[in-house]
Amino acid sequence: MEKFVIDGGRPLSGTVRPAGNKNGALPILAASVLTSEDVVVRNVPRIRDVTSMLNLLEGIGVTVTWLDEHAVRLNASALQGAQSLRREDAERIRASFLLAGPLLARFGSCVMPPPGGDVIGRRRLDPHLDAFRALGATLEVGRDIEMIAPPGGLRAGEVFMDEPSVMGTENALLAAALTPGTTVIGNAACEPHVQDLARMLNKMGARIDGIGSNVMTVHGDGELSGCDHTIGPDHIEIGSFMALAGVTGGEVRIVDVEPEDLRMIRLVFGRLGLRSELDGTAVVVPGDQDLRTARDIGEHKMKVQDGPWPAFPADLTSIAVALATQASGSVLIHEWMFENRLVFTDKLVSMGADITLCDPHRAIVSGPCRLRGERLTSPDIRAGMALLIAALCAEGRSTIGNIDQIDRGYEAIDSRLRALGAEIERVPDEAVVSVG
Ligand SMILES: CC(=O)N[C@H]1[C@@H](OP(=O)(O)OP(=O)(O)OC[C@H]2O[C@@H](n3ccc(=O)[nH]c3=O)[C@H](O)[C@@H]2O)O[C@H](CO)[C@@H](O)[C@@H]1O
Ligand SMILES: C=C(OP(=O)(O)O)C(=O)O
Repeated sequence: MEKFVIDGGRPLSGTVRPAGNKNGALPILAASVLTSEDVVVRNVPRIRDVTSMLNLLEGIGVTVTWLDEHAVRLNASALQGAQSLRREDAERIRASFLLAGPLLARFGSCVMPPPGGDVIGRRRLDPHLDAFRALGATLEVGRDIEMIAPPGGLRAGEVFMDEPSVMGTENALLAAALTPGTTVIGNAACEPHVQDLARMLNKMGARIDGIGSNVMTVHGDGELSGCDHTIGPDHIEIGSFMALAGVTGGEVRIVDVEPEDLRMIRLVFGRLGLRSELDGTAVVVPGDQDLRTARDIGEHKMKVQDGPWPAFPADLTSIAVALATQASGSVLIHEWMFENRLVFTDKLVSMGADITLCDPHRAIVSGPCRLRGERLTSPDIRAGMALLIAALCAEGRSTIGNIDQIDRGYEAIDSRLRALGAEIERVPDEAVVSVG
């Protein structure tokens, strides 16, 4: 086990390039199971969740070859018949369940152990299972979930999600792409990573219309080919770097972004007083910001509320809380998707933040507050990043334990932050070091 030791209070400045999207990489790697040809994936983030997904793929017989630091070739030609995943691998990540769609479509059956992932509240699988049923599968739900396609394979049809589930939509796309005929997915999620997966499936020979909307029509093909695909930049990581720049007061230039993916993030952060400018495919956060939360018309308190795309992403609500602690004024943060995501705010309070947790979904953050260094542990990936942001703007030394959670989704975050001027070291837990 390792921890971060951080000496805060220094402005971060410089240029940083975002990694490939974590939540895009996982379904894109899973899509390799749909074909016996080579699939090359580029801009793969070197994060723990990707390692877990690759272990799962190797566990069922996919050959994985690294071509360079961020490019991997996958070949699933050796896979045969019904597949079961190794339980300990599946329980490591939520995205293990993304293998259900490809395995069911290609082999006609699979046995899926319950997936893992962040413990941020109840996480339903119902939309995934409803989609498989709509394509003709029968399911046996016990400790594991056993799925069987009808004789002759899945049947194209109409899938209507009871909520726009991100991974549910991805599983439906993955299954429908290898199912001959036309499948319409209604009330679909359309996050940038869902769009990226759909574009990759088009390269493999499916024809998906409606990418970026909440109705996608999939013209599936019984045989898909290999492809070469580059994962898009991680807008959640970009938002995290933007907040980091804002609270520490330095100028940070984030290059190779997809400006369209940042519209809502820039709008909401802008209402928290964080100015940013687009310069081609770079987003620049100028130094020395005067962070001030806006008021709604009528002098009402501003609210930040997450939602399915293109609303503000749920995965940035913890980061928005950290940013708001440094803005003058007060804001209501409403994270309505997950019950436990805001529970970590007590750790920010212990650092000196003024946060009232109204209920598990809503927190009122008032600022600006001087934060002080504290001993912290990271309960989940985004809370971990929020604590890191707070520690980097706090006075004095902080330690953050359980950093495996941060490593799940942020590639080499300590060395990239050091390159921006942060005083941060990764040390074995319980070691005492001198930083800076
Ligand atoms: C590997 C991966 O891609 N994980 C992401 C994915 O998880 P995941 O695909 O598991 O999340 P879902 O979109 O299925 O749902 C998230 C939660 O919100 C609830 N919900 C969702 C939509 C809705 O309209 N109503 C509603 O109540 C669901 O019941 C669930 O509890 O999407 C989440 C929501 O963007 C992100 O936080 C996760 O980082
Ligand atoms: C909740 C997240 O991840 P996962 O769905 O993989 O647990 C996240 O990326 O913030």
